Amino acid sequence: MKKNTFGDRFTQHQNQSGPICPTDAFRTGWLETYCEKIAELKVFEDKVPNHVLVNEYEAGQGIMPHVDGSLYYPTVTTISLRSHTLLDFYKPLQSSESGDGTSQIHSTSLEERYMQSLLLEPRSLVIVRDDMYKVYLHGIAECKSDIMTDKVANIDLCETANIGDNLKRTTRVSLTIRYVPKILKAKLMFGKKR
Ligand SMILES: O=C(O)CCC(=O)C(=O)O
Ligand SMILES: [Fe+2]
Repeated sequence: MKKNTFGDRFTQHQNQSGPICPTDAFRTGWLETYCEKIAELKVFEDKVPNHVLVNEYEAGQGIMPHVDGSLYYPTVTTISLRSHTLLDFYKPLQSSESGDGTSQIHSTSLEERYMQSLLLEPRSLVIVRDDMYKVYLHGIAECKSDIMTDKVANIDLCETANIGDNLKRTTRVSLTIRYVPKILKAKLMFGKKR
């Protein structure tokens, strides 16, 4: 999977292995337009997003379940382009206090921690916020097709799929668009790993 980050009004490039999103999209203001459209939804209160992560996935590629970390405003918006994908959500590992005051992490398999998925259709925008963003893990399985089940929480809202369909993945480009408070942006620019 290729990653590219655009911050500071999209001029700062990180983790680059060559731009995977035509820089013209940035020069011509295409991306800025979409950031402004997202800002109009007031998902970042009165803020306009200032940070874009571009990921490109070949069919069969995914991303391990993870949380994005506290560097970002607790809302993330993602535009999916070209292919659909399934974004899977998982419960975090549970821990409990033992008698001696130490905490114990209960190991459970990812399969047991799986909750539900969202179908991200091509040209769609998804907004993930609050606990779904801060508490639960998200990931994309490494597979080339996805069978639609009742675990796909938004299936009734999707125009391109019904339960029982087997959707073949092709190359997908995702634009993860967020607002990063200024004070935290400096940390990102110095290459702090997320
Ligand atoms: O590509 C996506 O939709 C998710 C990407 C993601 O979770 C990340 O880069 O942290
Ligand atoms: Fe993520």
